[in-house]
Amino acid sequence: MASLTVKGTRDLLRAVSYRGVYTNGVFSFPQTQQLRGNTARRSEKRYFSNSRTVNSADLDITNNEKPKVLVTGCLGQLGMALIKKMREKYGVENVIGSDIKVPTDEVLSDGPFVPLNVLDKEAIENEIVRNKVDVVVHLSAILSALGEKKPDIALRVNVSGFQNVLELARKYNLKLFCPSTMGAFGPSTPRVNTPDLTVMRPTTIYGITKVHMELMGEYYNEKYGLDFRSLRYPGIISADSAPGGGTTDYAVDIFHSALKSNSFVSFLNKDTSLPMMYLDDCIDGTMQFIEAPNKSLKQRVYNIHALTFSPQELAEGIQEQWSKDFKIHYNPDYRQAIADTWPISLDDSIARRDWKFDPKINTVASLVKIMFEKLQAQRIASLDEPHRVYGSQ
Ligand SMILES: NC(=O)C1=CN([C@@H]2O[C@H](COP(=O)(O)OP(=O)(O)OC[C@H]3O[C@@H](n4cnc5c(N)ncnc54)[C@H](O)[C@@H]3O)[C@@H](O)[C@H]2O)C=CC1
Ligand SMILES: CC(=O)[C@H](N)C(=O)O
Repeated sequence: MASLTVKGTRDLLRAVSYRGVYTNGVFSFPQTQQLRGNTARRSEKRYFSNSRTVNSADLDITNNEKPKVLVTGCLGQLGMALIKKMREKYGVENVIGSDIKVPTDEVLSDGPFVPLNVLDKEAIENEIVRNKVDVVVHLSAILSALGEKKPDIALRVNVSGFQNVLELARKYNLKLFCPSTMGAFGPSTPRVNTPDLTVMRPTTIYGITKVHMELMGEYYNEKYGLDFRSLRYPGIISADSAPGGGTTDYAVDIFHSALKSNSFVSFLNKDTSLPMMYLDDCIDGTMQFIEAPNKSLKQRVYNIHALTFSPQELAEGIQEQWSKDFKIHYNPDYRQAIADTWPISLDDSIARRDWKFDPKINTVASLVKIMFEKLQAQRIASLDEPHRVYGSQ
């Protein structure tokens, strides 16, 4: 391996073309520099001859020392928290973050990062082979609101990007986790206490791509024995990372707005009740699920749920704990039509039974309390900070 000390974004971009791994200020890359075409195929052989035999179905993460994990879309709302938690548990060097976005210097100094566009299958394959990856956590996606604005990109990233990862997980017999969403349900689904198995006819491009993802994962599990796992998340509320283009984003934005101006304009109507979850519960549940022994799982896709509230109920919680003068106004936009097709609550009793899912933040009061504690401690930067990308998609 050769190495290059990376001092700033220019160096990083130069290093990107070498497809190396960045860690602790040094970008390491193979002498051959470009593992494309035939070289990738040779690497595939090396993967099997030099490394331990990996069989995703037998990979017991709980007892297995340290799995090698590749996380796509790691710079998003969930990825930032998930790689932190995984690195604490599996070791910094064993969790490789990747994204199409350019990371901050702080992210780069936290652990290995490789720039990856999930539409570039060869590049993903090279990283899997070179890093001897055991588990892929595929978070790259275009969420519901952005998806309705850019359906062509949502289709490419959520369908073609997922297909690339799925096919590589099959080829190298990896464990694959990819989140689904309550947005995989649609207007003809029973909306209260929506069960795991029910009508799934979503009317957003995001929902359609997620149903595709779930069914393809189940198909690969059935046909090839791939250890595919997925959770249908509700809206995720976080203090330390910003959401990226979803319909539930209001429930994060409202806290920042309360701190800044003691008021908020909601893009959803006051009585639009949706399932939600605090980020830490989502991350803990996800780790628990990824680590659960195969024999405990009765299905590959599970609902998870923590609490339901409407914008009005959340605003009342903020008035009670933050400021009785907090003002909320309602100015619903195109996202209202998306929210109107989604469930009000999810039945996650099977997740609780099979792998003991047990979220801790279950009330608006406890959510509001923890959000303000965190936000005040962290003085989180603006939600609107623009991100640069490495290429087009
Ligand atoms: N945050 C939430 O409330 C929920 C999230 N989910 C799912 O969880 C997963 C992660 O979601 P978030 O972190 O919230 O999303 P996000 O939008 O915050 O992050 C997605 C990441 O994917 C990256 N990305 C986009 N196009 C890419 C490409 N071509 N190649 C590589 N990376 C690309 C983005 O740069 C971004 O960092 C997604 O699959 C999403 O559908 C599901 C339900 C709720
Ligand atoms: C529920 C989700 O999948 C996401 N937060 C979105 O609003 O798109």
